[in-house]
Amino acid sequence: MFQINCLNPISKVGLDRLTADYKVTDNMNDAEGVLVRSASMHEMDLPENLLAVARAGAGVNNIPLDKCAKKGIVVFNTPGANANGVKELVIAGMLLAARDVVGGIEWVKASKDNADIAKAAEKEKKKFAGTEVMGKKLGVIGLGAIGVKVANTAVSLGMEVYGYDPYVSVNAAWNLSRSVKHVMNVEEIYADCDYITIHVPLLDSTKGMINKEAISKMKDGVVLLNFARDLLANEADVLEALQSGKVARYVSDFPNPTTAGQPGCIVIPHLGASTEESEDNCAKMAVEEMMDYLENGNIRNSVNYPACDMGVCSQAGRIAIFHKNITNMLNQFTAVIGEKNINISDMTNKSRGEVAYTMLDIESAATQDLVEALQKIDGVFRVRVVK
Ligand SMILES: NC(=O)C1=CN([C@@H]2O[C@H](COP(=O)(O)OP(=O)(O)OC[C@H]3O[C@@H](n4cnc5c(N)ncnc54)[C@H](O)[C@@H]3O)[C@@H](O)[C@H]2O)C=CC1
Ligand SMILES: O=C(O)CCC(=O)C(=O)O
Repeated sequence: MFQINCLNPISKVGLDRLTADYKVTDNMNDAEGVLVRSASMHEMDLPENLLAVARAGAGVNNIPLDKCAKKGIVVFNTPGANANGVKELVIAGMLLAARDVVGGIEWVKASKDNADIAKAAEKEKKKFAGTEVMGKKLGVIGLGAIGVKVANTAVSLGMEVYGYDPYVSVNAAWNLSRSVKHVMNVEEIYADCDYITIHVPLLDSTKGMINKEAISKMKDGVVLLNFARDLLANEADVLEALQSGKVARYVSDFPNPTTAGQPGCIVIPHLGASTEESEDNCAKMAVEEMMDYLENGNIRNSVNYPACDMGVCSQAGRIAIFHKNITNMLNQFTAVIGEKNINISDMTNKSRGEVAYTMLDIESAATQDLVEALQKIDGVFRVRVVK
C-alpha cells in the first residue's frame, strides 16, 4: 500500500486513477508520494520515506530539486498538460491590454443606478477605446509548450510574430507555425515588438530578465505580458517604466504587493492553468507518472532524474539505486550483487548532470543484507527495493 499526500487540491479525475493499492493521507510524514501544484516545498522537512513528488503543472521553482535528487526523491512535472489553458488566458490578457474592457466594465458597474445608462455609455465609451492586435508585432520569449501555442494563435489573429528560444526543442520547432519569425537575438524582439510575452522557466539565469536595461531597448508604449513567474521581471523597473509611459501596460498572472492595484497593471490571480481541462490533464499525468514510478521504478517526465523505462518487472526482484554520476559505480554494484550469488537478468543505467539512476532486475529477491551492502558504496544516495 502506497500513501499519497496532496499539498494542494488535485483534480478528482487524477485521484480516481489511484487503485486499491493507494491511500490518500493528510499527513505528509506518512507519504511515499506527494502531489503538489504551487505550494512551496523549500522550507519543508522531507520525510525519509518520501520517494516521489509530482508537480501537477509545469513550473517547478516551488520544489527543492537538488535537495530531492540527493535524497533519491524523484520529482516529476506534467509538460504541456496545462499549456492550452495558459495560452487562452495570455490571448485574453493581450486583448485586455489592447482594449480597456476592464475600465469599461467598471464604469458600467459604477453607473448601474443611472436610468440613462445607455445614452451615457455612448458618450463615455471613447474613454475606453483601444487598438486592434491584428497587424501588430508580438515577441514570444520561450518557445516551449505554452510559447508555441501563443505564437501560433497570434499568427491566426493576424499578428506578426517573432519567436526567441536558444534552446528550442525539435518537437517545439516542428509545432511552430512557419509564419513565426525565428529571432536569434532577444534584442531584436525588444527593438521591434509592440507586445512581448515571456514563457520561460524561473531559473537563476532568467530571474529579473525583464529589467530596466531590457526595457530601455524596447519600443515606447510596449505591452508586457508575464504569465510565467513574477520574479522573471524586475517589477520595480516595470512600474517606473509604466509611470514614464515607456511601457503602456503590464499584464501579469502573479499578484503581489508591488503590482496589485497599480496604474497600468492588469493583474490576474494566477488563473493561467485554472481550467477544468488543464487541472484534469495535469492531475492525470502527475498521478500516472507517480504510479509507474512507485510500482515499477520507471521514470517519465522527471525534472531531477533521467528517464528510465524497464516496463513491469517479471523477475523475482528489482532494485533502484540513486547515485552520483561518477566512474566505477556499475562495477561496484554488480560486484556486490555477484558476491551475494545473485544473477542480474536486466539493467539500465542513466545519468543526468551530477546524478545517475541504475535499475537492476535480479533473479532472487533482494535481501536486507544486499541493500545495506549497496547503500555503503561511496556515492550512493539511496537504494530502493521496487519489488
Ligand atoms: N500562469 C500559469 O498558471 C502557468 C505558468 N507557467 C509558467 O510558464 C513557464 C513555461 O511553461 P511551458 O511552456 O509549459 O514550459 P516549457 O518547458 O515547455 O517551455 C519553456 C521554454 O523556455 C525556453 N527557455 C529557457 N530559458 C530561456 C531563455 N533564457 N530565453 C528564451 N527561452 C528560454 C526553453 O528552451 C523552453 O523551450 C513555466 O516554467 C511556468 O513557470 C506554466 C504553466 C501555468
Ligand atoms: O497549478 C496551478 O494552478 C499553477 C500552474 C503553474 O503555474 C504551472 O504549471 O507552472
